[in-house]
Amino acid sequence: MTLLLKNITKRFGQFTAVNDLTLEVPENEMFGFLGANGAGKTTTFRMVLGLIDQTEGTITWNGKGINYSTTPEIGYLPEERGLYPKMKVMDQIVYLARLRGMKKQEIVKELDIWLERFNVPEYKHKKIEELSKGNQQKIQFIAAVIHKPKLLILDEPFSGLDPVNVELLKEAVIEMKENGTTIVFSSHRMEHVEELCENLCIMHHGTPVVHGELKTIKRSFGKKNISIHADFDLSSLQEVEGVLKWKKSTEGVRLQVESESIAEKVFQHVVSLGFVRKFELEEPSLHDIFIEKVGSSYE
Ligand SMILES: Nc1ncnc2c1ncn2[C@@H]1O[C@H](COP(=O)(O)OP(=O)(O)OP(=O)(O)O)[C@@H](O)[C@H]1O
Repeated sequence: MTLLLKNITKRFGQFTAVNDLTLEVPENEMFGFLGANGAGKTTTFRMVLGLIDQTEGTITWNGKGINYSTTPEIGYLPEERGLYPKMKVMDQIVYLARLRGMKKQEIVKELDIWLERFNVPEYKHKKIEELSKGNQQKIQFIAAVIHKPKLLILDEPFSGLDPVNVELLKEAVIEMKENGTTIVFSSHRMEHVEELCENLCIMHHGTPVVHGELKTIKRSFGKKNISIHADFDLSSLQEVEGVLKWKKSTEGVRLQVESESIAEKVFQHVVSLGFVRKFELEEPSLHDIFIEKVGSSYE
């Protein structure tokens, strides 16, 4: 049940939105798809779902082509949320889940479980337009997953949700993954991807610039961060060769250094200055990697 994208290119007239993208998302995987605004994420999702055609390349799920409307085992949370404002929550979900091949009785049973889980059972008979934006998003998420898809595509699933609801949604996707669903999601929030994904791809102007296992990507980035807590002036660390970034924190400083050997030099320098309450060498964050690869064009 692998999702395979092979040399995918999408052109809109003269403009290339996706350029020679090759990806493999193994079964039972949560895959992070990142990129600045306009990088080509939604366009790629639409091609994966067969909603638009690629200009070049092939996309297969389990060895076969995908067509969202005729492949019920796929779930999709689109970026532009598509609920009918005047429809009641239950009617909306019943309508959408029937298109995914479910029977009404089963839909209502599952809907009750989801509404309870998302702390909104009272919304079942309310009109969509009466719900807040975040709650509408939870309903749209339910519509994407109620039929227990085998492949789930989530375009910015966490945007617009408060921290409590982000956690509820995260728990739900983790559980689905554990139950065998392959999930691909896009996000601008690096910490979500860091927490949820083993593998990821960062797109930049339609081209994949980073692709692979999160652990390996971090290790091969080379640069490291150091967190130091001390009660004396640490500004002289800026002068140590190989220190790339220096930033004050509440209890000391945070540095980015070129390599682990530079970290040793920093350590020797700092202990010569006085007592250090904390000195910790950290892997770079995905945020650091993203900023370096995608640069100032990221908003
Ligand atoms: N139908 C279309 N016709 C012409 N250009 C398009 C079309 N759809 C998308 N594009 C262009 O393709 C590029 C990629 O858009 P896409 O929506 O895939 O980006 P994205 O990575 O999802 O961005 P965001 O993070 O803002 O949602 C953009 O420059 C966009 O303007």
